Amino acid sequence: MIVVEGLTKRFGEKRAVDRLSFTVRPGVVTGFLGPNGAGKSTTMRMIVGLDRPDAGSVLVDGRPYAELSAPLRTVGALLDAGWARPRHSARTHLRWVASLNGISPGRVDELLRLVGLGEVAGQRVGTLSLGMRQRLGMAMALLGDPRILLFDEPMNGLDPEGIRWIRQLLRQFATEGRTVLVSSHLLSEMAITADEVVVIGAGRLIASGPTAEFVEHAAQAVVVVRADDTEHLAGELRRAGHQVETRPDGALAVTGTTARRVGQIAAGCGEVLHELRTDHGSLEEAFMRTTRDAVEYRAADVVPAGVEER
Ligand SMILES: Nc1ncnc2c1ncn2[C@@H]1O[C@H](COP(=O)(O)OP(=O)(O)OP(=O)(O)O)[C@@H](O)[C@H]1O
Repeated sequence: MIVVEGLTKRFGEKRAVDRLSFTVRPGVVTGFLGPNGAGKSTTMRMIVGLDRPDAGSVLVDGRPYAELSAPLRTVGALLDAGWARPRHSARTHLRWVASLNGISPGRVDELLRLVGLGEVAGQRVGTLSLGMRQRLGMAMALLGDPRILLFDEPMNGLDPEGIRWIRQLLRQFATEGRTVLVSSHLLSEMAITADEVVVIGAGRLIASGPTAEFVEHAAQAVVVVRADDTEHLAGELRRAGHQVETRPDGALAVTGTTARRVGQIAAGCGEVLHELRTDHGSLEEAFMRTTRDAVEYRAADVVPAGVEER
């Protein structure tokens, strides 16, 4: 269990993390989500004692990180892939960290196989691809067989097979009863991996709880409908006071109502329906709606080449 309470971190004038409180439970995968610069990495660094909070506290399994008697055996973290000493081989690097922490060399070989680096274990870390370094970082985090795992963007640089592998690994850790906190910008991936989410923006908590509840509350449900004469049905729906959009594929998207009501209106005007379903919205949509006001770095709207902005 990780308990974050009133956590605050300033860099100069800037509050990177601002009175943040949340709990990460064991036995589930918790997605840590937020736009660029929201404070996710800073929070994770404070959880493992790499940054000092200006206020507030973090407890891992009931204690501050600094008071853990065997930190590597309690918390494993993959925070960024640039830490390893580039001239050492993956195996030498892991053995070095293992020996400092009283962990057997046998565990290193076991982990190299688990993360799929058995073949390249003798290669210098500096020559490994980003994806391979992520796998090495994963092995580092797992060295002490910890009950609490933190992964900052673990899917970075991984190919589709690697992403699937991470997803299965995270699930396995949660099933084993470990506490798993994982940050990622891959929201479609998080939608299928994270049982719970902690969403932050501009250093502050926006939402926390089961992913499905977050999506249900924050994303807008849309009724999607197709009919023989879509234009006719659209007119009738608008006349009944509903907001209707025509999607590029010709279906109508109706907001602020239920499929039942849309079906009634269609029946009332004699329209034959080909499709009628409720689209409950996605994690991406829920994320966009809730973090809209907390986006620090926003890209300009894309203007197609040759079109001048007025
Ligand atoms: N060492 C530092 N010195 C000054 N400012 C920092 C430092 N580390 C982070 N920040 C600032 O704190 C804010 C939070 O950064 P952080 O890296 O924690 O965000 P993040 O949510 O992990 O972002 P991303 O998704 O882009 O990785 C940002 O505005 C960042 O510029």
